[in-house]
Amino acid sequence: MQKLKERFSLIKNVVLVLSGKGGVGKSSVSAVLATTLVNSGFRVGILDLDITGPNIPRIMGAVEQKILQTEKGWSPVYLDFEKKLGLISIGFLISKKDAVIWRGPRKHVMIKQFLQDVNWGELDYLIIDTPPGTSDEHISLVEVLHQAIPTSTLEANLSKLRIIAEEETLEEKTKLGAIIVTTPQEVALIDIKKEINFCKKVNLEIIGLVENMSGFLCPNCEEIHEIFSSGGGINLAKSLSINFLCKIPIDQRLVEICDRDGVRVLIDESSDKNNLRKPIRDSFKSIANFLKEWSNERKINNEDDEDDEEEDEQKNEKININKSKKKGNISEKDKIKKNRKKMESFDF
Ligand SMILES: Nc1ncnc2c1ncn2[C@@H]1O[C@H](COP(=O)(O)OP(=O)(O)OP(=O)(O)O)[C@@H](O)[C@H]1O
Repeated sequence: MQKLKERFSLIKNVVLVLSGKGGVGKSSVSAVLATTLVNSGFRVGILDLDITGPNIPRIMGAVEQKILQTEKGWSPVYLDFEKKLGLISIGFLISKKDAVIWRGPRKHVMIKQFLQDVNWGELDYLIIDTPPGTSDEHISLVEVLHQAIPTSTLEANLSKLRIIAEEETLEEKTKLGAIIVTTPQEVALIDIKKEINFCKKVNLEIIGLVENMSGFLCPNCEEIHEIFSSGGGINLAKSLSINFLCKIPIDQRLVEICDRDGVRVLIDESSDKNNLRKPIRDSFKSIANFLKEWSNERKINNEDDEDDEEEDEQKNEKININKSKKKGNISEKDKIKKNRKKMESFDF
């Protein structure tokens, strides 16, 4: 557990990329978003946890690469000289046939190992590409992440109270949130609502919704043709009070980059294939800008910790923890067990 916490203390933001259904462009969005953040000067890691279909090595153009085992843990595959973009995929380690026959407990162990044993070093963003829907893998992932990153979970509240009780200063926290990728067709379906429900139930902040394959970008000009119904994503986001990050149109060049050239070309200034079209580039910049704002909110909140109002709150919390100590509160281990049972009992 200590090792897990140490790893994540070096990572500023952890972003899960989720989708209600397969094939909506979750991996493509994760990959291009990562390169957009790298081009803005950030250090980024992509963790591909899609056990049943780990596409990231192929999409990035890194299928032949191997993960190295070092004294400090698994070393990510780096796609640039400056090591600003690291990549770990379950696909580097297992064959597709093996992945499909894995049962729940084995997947849980593997997910925990991936979160604990990869030596990312310092990262601005860790982008986690997850399997479609809400499965056992998601529960395992969120559970381990909540242990690694004390945020707003029960355990987090406990550790926060403990820190205050011991009169230590609060450290800057790693931010944890999720981006949900959908398509105009999927918006009306129940899957995406299940995904949103999942996030709420497991205490995972929803950073926002991306509507992918929304309209068709003309190959000859930069006009976007609305070939399907559109606007569903914005309306859904509004009705559920979540942020709408952007629409990404269908674009032939994006398919070529994801399926043929490899997204790594987008961080290679010297490549003549580094030519994402402007409307697509703008969509990804919108997501990246939103992420930057979201990340900064944490810093403001932490600065706020020093405010008088927050001090009052801390005093109240101290009083509460003393009260609960007197009442003979159940142990932290029991709380974690209880929390896990709660997560497993959700009907997603
Ligand atoms: N905006 C887009 N325009 C054109 N093609 C796209 C777009 N987004 C994704 N695609 C294509 O759609 C296909 C599926 O994308 P991707 O593999 O990213 O989906 P996914 O949701 O991760 O799928 P899976 O459920 O298998 O993990 C790929 O061929 C990709 O190139």
